[in-house]
Amino acid sequence: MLGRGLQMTRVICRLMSRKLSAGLHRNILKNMHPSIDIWSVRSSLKNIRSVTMAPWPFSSSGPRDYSLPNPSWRSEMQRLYEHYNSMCEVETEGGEKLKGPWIRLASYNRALKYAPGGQCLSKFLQAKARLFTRNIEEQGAGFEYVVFVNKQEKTCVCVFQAGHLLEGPPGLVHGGAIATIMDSVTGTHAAYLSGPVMTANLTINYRSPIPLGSVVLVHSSVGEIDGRKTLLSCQVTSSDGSKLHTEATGLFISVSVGNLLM
Ligand SMILES: CCCCCCCC/C=C\CCCCCCCC(=O)SCCNC(=O)CCNC(=O)[C@H](O)C(C)(C)COP(=O)(O)OP(=O)(O)OC[C@H]1O[C@@H](n2cnc3c(N)ncnc32)[C@H](O)[C@@H]1OP(=O)(O)O
Repeated sequence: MLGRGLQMTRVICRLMSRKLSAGLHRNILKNMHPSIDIWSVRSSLKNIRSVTMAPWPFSSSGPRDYSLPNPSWRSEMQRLYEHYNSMCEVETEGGEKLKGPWIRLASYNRALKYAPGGQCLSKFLQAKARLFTRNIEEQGAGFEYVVFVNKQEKTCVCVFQAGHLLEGPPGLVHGGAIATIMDSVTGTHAAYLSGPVMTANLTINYRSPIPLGSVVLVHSSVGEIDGRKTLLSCQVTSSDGSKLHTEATGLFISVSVGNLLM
């Protein structure tokens, strides 16, 4: 039994490092023997240092996309969403529709499963797990946000509405919730730029409190990309950009797919 498990492990590792399509990964998992030793799969995957993946390959179909508008969104959230969304597609004078400078990213939970290799990962990570910012089922109660990236300018912006469950000081957003959204936005931006990453360092300065229920912008931009290190800076501002709430720098280290399973 164990021998067959190890043999399967080797097959999976070989196929993943050859960057086979997601469809094939699905077939491998479907045919996997029930007695396969998950831990040996994990430790073998950890040793794959050379899996290369397109940084952010999205599918247009799949489970619920949590970054789309819902009735809990305030008019300011909806307005900013439409502002950036309108720049995801531009129309030429001849009426032809072309890709614009911005790209709206579907929510993580949806994206991971549809990334190359994600079919494999989803078996381990996604059965019950979900990015925790997307775990509050009641719309508007927690983190309502949508992330856009600008490929040319290597910037990223998130429109964020903080719900009542994120309260810290009375009527204000908890500092940990602010750290969470900054980590998620910069982490997403780093992953978009550099592939799978882990946060190594996040240094935050809280400059002015964020009123609970308000809509703010989270901006992320590239400081430096040096080998495995992606350094980003991040600011949370009021929706009109006039007030700085929080600023941070984040260091993200590129990791192999195996590290994500640890
Ligand atoms: C098939 C799948 C496709 C996936 C597609 C993805 C889609 C979705 C993507 C994204 C959405 C994400 C949205 C959420 C984001 C949230 C992210 C988090 O919250 S992550 C959890 C919190 N972070 C941890 O738990 C890390 C714990 N730490 C570690 O695991 C390690 O320390 C790690 C990986 C960070 C580095 O370990 P090492 O062994 O790999 O590398 P070493 O050799 O230590 O460091 C490499 C270089 O980085 C520097 N470095 C490392 N840590 C540093 C630090 N804290 N400060 C400064 N420099 C540091 C080192 O000095 C070294 O630099 P020199 O190459 O020598 O120049």
